[in-house]
Amino acid sequence: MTDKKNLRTPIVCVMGHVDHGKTTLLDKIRGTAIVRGEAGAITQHIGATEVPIDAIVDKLGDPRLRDHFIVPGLLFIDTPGHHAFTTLRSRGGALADLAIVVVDINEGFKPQTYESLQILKRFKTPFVVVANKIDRIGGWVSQKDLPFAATFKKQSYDVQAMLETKLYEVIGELYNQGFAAERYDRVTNFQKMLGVVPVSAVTGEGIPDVLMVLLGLTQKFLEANLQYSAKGPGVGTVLEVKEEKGLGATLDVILYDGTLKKGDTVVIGSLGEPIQTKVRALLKPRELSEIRYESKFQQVNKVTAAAGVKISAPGLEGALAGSPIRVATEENLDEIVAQVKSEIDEVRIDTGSVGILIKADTLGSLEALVHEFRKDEVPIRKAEVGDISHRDAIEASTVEDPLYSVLIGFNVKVHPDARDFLQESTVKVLTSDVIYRLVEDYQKYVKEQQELAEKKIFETIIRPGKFKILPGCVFRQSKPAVVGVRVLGGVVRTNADVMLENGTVIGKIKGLQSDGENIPSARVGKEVAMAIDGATVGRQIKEEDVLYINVPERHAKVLEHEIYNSLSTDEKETLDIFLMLKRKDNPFWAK
Ligand SMILES: Nc1nc2c(ncn2[C@@H]2O[C@H](COP(=O)(O)OP(=O)(O)OP(=O)(O)O)[C@@H](O)[C@H]2O)c(=O)[nH]1
Repeated sequence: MTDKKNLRTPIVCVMGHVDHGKTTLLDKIRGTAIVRGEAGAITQHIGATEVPIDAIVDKLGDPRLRDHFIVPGLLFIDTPGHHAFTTLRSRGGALADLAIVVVDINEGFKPQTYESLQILKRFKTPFVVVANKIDRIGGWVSQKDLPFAATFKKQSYDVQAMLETKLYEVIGELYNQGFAAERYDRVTNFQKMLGVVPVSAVTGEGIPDVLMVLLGLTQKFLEANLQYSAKGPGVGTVLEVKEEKGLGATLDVILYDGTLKKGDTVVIGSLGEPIQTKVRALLKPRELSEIRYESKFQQVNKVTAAAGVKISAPGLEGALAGSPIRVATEENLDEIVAQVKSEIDEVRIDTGSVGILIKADTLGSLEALVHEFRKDEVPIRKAEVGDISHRDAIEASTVEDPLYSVLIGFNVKVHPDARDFLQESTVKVLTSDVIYRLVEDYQKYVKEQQELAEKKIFETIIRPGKFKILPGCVFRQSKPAVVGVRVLGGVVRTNADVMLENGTVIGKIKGLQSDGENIPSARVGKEVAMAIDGATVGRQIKEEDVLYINVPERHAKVLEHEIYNSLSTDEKETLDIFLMLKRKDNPFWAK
């Protein structure tokens, strides 16, 4: 059996769609534990809440469970959302050991539900699905803060049936997303199946069950991840860089390994060289009973993982949210600095070659974005943390290819001078706070560009002949009709089919004459006599009609080539874009 002392508290993130109840759930988890009194006293961290195992066991109502669980409790990250999840990265993965995905059982899956699932799948993070707001099911009789099983039995048969129906809709959606899932109390093996817990975050029903499933997942999946060394050097992730009155820039940090002490030398990621500084103060939130103090923080001398703490130290401006923080000694300082730098460089991109520009608010979200665009084989010129600056705008505008003259911004602002510049430019700017929406928007943009180019090409190049029957120039009515025409676009040639604008073929060009001479073809601008077989003036065609030449697919290629050489620079450019879009290795073409 594992020595419990060597397992740290697992870190849990709450994810899900807007308004599905993430904040309410977190509040309830906190509130539930506070009410418990001594055994269940929660510890408030910076950016996180720790619920001790005793509080959870007490809620579950069976004290024998206490010896069964191997971790000291659960540490919930206070900021809900997948954004918090991706921000909190540790080297090579997500910092959160576990996650909760909240779904409003009445609304079902929404964009951010899908997004959360994709992120968790990618990071292979164990999670539980909360089917929230069961109290909204018509006729539901609420029982405060009870395990789900206890309240479920008290409902009428109709209500039970309705809940089952809705629950299995959620489970069905999970299957569609590639997750085998089942109501949590029917799951026999959490390694093979995802548990779905019906919950009301408002009344608290089902919350003990959620906590129990999380603890169960810990036992199944995380024993190795949670081994840590209490005496080792502190390793953590910057949750937020915050200005505090009287302290200047401070860092909210989640420590996931080792110990961090006042006076320690720490190395932190920034856009430039890593910051090296000495911890001036470690701050935790004050207990509620101590609000008489002026500051909302109290100082501590050290913290041990897992914990959330605020660090005050000189020179923290420019630290990056989502970047690593590591304790260094005099001996290993250089090594640690190099390590931190390489962690940042792993995510940042600056190739200077053709590709899109990506800006994101944290290192974690940047990493997620880069991953998504790379999956689609979209070339990236630059990927960086920070708002969209004037320099970014200029850089994007230097990319000639419209497909890549694109600025992607995740959770960032556009500086006013950049905005002015962008308004005048052809750079496409896509901003959002949903990663997958940015990828989708970009795909949509690429498609639009392709269609635009294709349309242009079709109109100006591929559809080679467009001509108008000149007034007073009908020389013969039919068999064949002979008319004088002006070529309005491209080329007309003998033996080509003549069609109306809607594509209906009405005849064939039998011959062309210019100054009494037979000619094989005539280019734009020319006025020639044309014999059309199959059409009769007064029936299918009349004076002033604009007609087109139909190009059979097999001729188009030859024609493209032939025409290319006689094109103006503008036309050539359009065609180049078209051909580039059509390239086989263009990942979007096949879609
Ligand atoms: N009836 C009922 N309402 C709930 C429940 N959970 C949340 N709500 C309500 O749903 C609304 C949204 O809840 P939040 O907790 O703010 O949702 P959220 O997911 O944190 O939303 P964002 O932070 O905006 O993403 C609030 O009005 C809550 O009171 C529940 O279990 N039952």
